[in-house]
Amino acid sequence: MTDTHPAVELAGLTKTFGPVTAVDGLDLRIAPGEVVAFLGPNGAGKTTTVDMLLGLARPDAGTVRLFGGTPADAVRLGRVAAVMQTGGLLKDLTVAETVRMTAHFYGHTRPAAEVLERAGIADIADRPVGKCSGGQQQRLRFALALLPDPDLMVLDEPTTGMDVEGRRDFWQAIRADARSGRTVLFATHYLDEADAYADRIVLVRQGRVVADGTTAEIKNLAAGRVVRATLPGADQAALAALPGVQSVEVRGDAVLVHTEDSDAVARHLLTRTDARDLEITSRNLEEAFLALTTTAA
Ligand SMILES: Nc1ncnc2c1ncn2[C@@H]1O[C@H](COP(=O)(O)OP(=O)(O)OP(=O)(O)O)[C@@H](O)[C@H]1O
Repeated sequence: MTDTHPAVELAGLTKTFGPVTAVDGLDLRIAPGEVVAFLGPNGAGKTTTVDMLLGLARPDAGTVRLFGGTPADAVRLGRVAAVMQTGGLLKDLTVAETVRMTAHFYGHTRPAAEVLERAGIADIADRPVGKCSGGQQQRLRFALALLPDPDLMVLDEPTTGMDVEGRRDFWQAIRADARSGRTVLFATHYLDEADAYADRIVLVRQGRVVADGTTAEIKNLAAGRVVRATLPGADQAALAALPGVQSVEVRGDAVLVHTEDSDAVARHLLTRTDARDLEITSRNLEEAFLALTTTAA
């Protein structure tokens, strides 16, 4: 089916739980075929957003559109499927039996052998689920989600609790499958997963999108340097006006200047102010993530 609609369109999405605003006017558009990481710290609102996107929770305000229709339509038509963190597997069935049994619930599915192959678990088809590792069980959940051949696959922190090897194998299966053109949205708080497996990273904090770009663009946010100096009473406005300066932070007597031109900042501090103890460090992706997702951002 050709689509003129975005795969996902969230507009002004809002959800509160008592005094907590879990999702706060969130807007997001995902084109068909994109592999998008929804990245944020604990409590950022990722799961609440995913629940609304799948029609499992009702927004207090705003709208969810999947391929131009409601989440309920998309689920009914088998256009969206999800892999959640836990639940739903019977330990005594084998991997293949689980797939065949689940296929009965759908009217029409891809063949069991094909989804096992795509999920990278064809070789353990006869293994009882209870004997499978956490990573293998997640790949089984992925296989089940592939049965209706969905256009959009949604994964909510699917590798929580897995070891490094399990995570790698799991993502290899997802990534290989995504090459067939499926749209993938995955929530994670692992920066390295977002970096390695997504084309685009949407950073969320306190229920809002705080950065959105290709992984290269998000990495560029981290490309600058931090110039740190001891300078009581620093003139923040003067520093902020220097070329290349992204932000200026004051911590006690110290001033931290995030900049693309550390030479200009260093020159200014040393020639025009009483700054001392000057330090220049590179920002890495981890720092950019923290800068964008902590309240100081
Ligand atoms: N059913 C609920 N009742 C009350 N508060 C809730 C409920 N669900 C979520 N919250 C709160 O809403 C906020 C967002 O939670 P959410 O689970 O969506 O975040 P998250 O980004 O998925 O976090 P994590 O990475 O820890 O799973 C948190 O402050 C959480 O405590």
